[in-house]
Amino acid sequence: MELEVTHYTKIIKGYTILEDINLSLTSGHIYGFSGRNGAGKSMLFKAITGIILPTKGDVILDHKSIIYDDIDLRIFGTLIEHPEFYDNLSGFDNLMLLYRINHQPDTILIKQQLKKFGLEGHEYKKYKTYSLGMRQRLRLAQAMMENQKIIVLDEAFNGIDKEGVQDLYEILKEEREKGKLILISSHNEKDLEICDQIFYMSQGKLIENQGMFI
Ligand SMILES: Nc1ncnc2c1ncn2[C@@H]1O[C@H](COP(=O)(O)OP(=O)(O)OP(=O)(O)O)[C@@H](O)[C@H]1O
Repeated sequence: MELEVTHYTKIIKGYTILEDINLSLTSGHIYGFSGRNGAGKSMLFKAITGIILPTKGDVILDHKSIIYDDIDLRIFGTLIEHPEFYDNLSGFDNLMLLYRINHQPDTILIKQQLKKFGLEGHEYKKYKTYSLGMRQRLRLAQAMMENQKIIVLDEAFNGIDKEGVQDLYEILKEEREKGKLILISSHNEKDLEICDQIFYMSQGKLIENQGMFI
């Protein structure tokens, strides 16, 4: 798949939040986006996944506009900002509830997903008892549980411990092998060492494009 962002500009109340962004991304790669707080990373991810609409420009997926053409946006597995879960339900029940929106219930898959993201032994504990890192692991598990072709993870590593970061790298490498198109952001460049290409954002602009494909 090819995902192209063309001259994407977003102006909110007179402020230019994204300025003339141009990107060309292909499946089978991991792309990293770095930049300081407020640089526009979350907004760019919202733009790419069709959550916000442009003031100008477009997002094209395999020659079709995700804004103006009829595209099923469930192609994106997303973790953007802090999607929340039901406090009084377990991690397992929260995932199952969301999974059932589009699929037949699949207990084995949900259990496997929780294990993959390091939540084995905590599946049936209420979400409100989860630590910060466990909450983030559940968000990541949810973002990737439907085998989506494009994975978009904003501040993917928030609250995750060292081992968790390594586990997440392995999961993302596997997804890349499967031909997924993966976008991750972090304000910490070190987190992005796994990426094939890193983009830097500043004040709504893509200011630098460093790193080569491996
Ligand atoms: N709903 C909104 N209305 C107006 N401005 C907004 C809105 N949401 C975000 N912004 C502004 O857009 C800019 C980019 O915000 P964004 O959340 O994309 O930054 P970020 O790079 O993800 O930062 P962080 O690392 O802190 O999450 C900021 O200046 C922010 O104040």
